[in-house]
Amino acid sequence: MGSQSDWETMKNAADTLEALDIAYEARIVSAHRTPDRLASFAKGARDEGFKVIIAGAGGAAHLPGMCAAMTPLPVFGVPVQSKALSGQDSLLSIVQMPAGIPVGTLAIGKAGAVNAALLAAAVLALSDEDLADRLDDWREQQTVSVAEYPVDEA
Ligand SMILES: Nc1c(C(=O)O)ncn1[C@@H]1O[C@H](COP(=O)(O)O)[C@@H](O)[C@H]1O
Repeated sequence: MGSQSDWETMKNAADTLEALDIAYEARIVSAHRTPDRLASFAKGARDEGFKVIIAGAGGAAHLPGMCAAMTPLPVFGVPVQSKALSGQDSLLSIVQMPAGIPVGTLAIGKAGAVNAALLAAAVLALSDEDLADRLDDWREQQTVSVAEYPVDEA
């Protein structure tokens, strides 16, 4: 993620990966503020053993695209909700990549962070049957947790 301030949002991705028992690392890397850290992370990620990168950033969110430019790994971008423009800026700066360097862009905020983790899980599950089973279980639990009828909330 681009900043410590993104962690509140991106922790939802981390929690979802943990629920699926997927190993991950959470790092603060910024295309703007720590460009050398970004270059060394993104260029070395595949050799370090990473399989998928989830990049969350807000505002002028160049991190996911710059990360994708420097690694062949799949990159999923999470637009973090910004104060000034409610995340519209984050979304548009992540989603409109030029043809040739893709970033799989998720929804703004918490839902995007959770779904980035689930999408990463689905990619990893293509070559991991145990994970595919865990993902099936996760979805089943989600389904049974949805009540059919609403209740009055206090
Ligand atoms: N969009 C980027 C990048 C980047 O794209 O490299 N680096 C930091 N940021 C974003 O700046 C916002 C405000 O950061 P601060 O709260 O640290 O001022 C964060 O949402 C971060 O993702």
